[in-house]
Amino acid sequence: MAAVAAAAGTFARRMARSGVLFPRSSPQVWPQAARQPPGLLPAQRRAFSNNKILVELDTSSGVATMKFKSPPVNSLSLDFLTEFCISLEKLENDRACRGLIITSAIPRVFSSGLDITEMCGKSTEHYAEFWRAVQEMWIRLYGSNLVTVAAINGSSPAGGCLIALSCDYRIMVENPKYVIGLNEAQLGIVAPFWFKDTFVNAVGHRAAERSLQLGLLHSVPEAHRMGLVDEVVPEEKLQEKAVAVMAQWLALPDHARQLTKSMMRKTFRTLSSSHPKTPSRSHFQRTWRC
Ligand SMILES: CC/C=C\C/C=C\C/C=C\CCC/C=C/C(=O)SCCNC(=O)CCNC(=O)[C@H](O)C(C)(C)COP(=O)(O)OP(=O)(O)OC[C@H]1O[C@@H](n2cnc3c(N)ncnc32)[C@H](O)[C@@H]1OP(=O)(O)O
Repeated sequence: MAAVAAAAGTFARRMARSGVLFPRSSPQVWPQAARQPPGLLPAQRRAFSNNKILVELDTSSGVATMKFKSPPVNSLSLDFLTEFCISLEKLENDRACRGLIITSAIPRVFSSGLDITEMCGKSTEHYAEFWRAVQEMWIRLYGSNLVTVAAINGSSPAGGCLIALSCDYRIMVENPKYVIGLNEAQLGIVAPFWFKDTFVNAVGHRAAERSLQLGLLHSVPEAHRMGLVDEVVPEEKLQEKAVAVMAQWLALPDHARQLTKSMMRKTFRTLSSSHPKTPSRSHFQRTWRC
């Protein structure tokens, strides 16, 4: 009981620190417009924003768009991760929302991965809190009941790639400067097993093994060839394509799709039930030499 209260206190402190703002007049449950036949209602949009993430929900289609807006590179800081989880939970609890498109409002970068400054020179408690937030982000997104589409409009190394991999479908902008992959080995660190499993689930064992051991960041055509991204489009077509893919996935009955997703994503249950050990301060110090 004490542990639950402590966890609730930690979450509340993180929320307060994150500066998350909810619209004052926002009802607990948004209208069920998503279940109306298309065309009967005019498009309705609702938005909520906080410091690092902007969310817009089109209640007529049931599709929300989450835009990362944390300059310079959308790194996954503790505040960012907290805002992400709160935003996702808010959408999941909203009966008007059935699908989520994740993209970036920062030019040329989808997300640069975990915020390296969170992993250096901090207290043991901070490392534990940060690592819990990383796991929570993945558990919530990988296990989400929503249809999730990553619209990847920039480079996406390491933790950024994990966010994309955790979605149901990945569309990336064709640009010779953009790269994506789990490059941890190049940084002298090891991608946690649930990063690895999520990667294997997308590209298969052999491609994942080679890519992980070499810590490769793949060009967009290479990522497409190996199945790391499902589709490649010009920048100006990204949103249109994401909406079209979403419509295809949302055409199915939710319960059948959700149960199928849950059946396919078994790793999710492994981590969420195994209470992994929080890395120690010395582990972080050894890893990052700080
Ligand atoms: C049970 C658990 C058990 C054990 C776990 C134990 C320990 C945990 C240990 C490890 C964790 C493993 C998993 C790790 C995952 C990660 O995500 S690690 C982060 C990896 N990220 C990267 O390697 C990306 C590095 N960045 C880039 O490649 C480029 O910045 C970019 C391609 C994203 C963008 O390029 P540019 O547009 O050219 O921008 P700049 O490079 O000039 O950068 C601008 C600015 O941003 C700062 N920055 C970049 N990335 C990060 C980051 N990840 N975190 C924080 N800050 C970042 C960069 O330093 C620049 O800052 P300034 O110099 O302008 O101050």
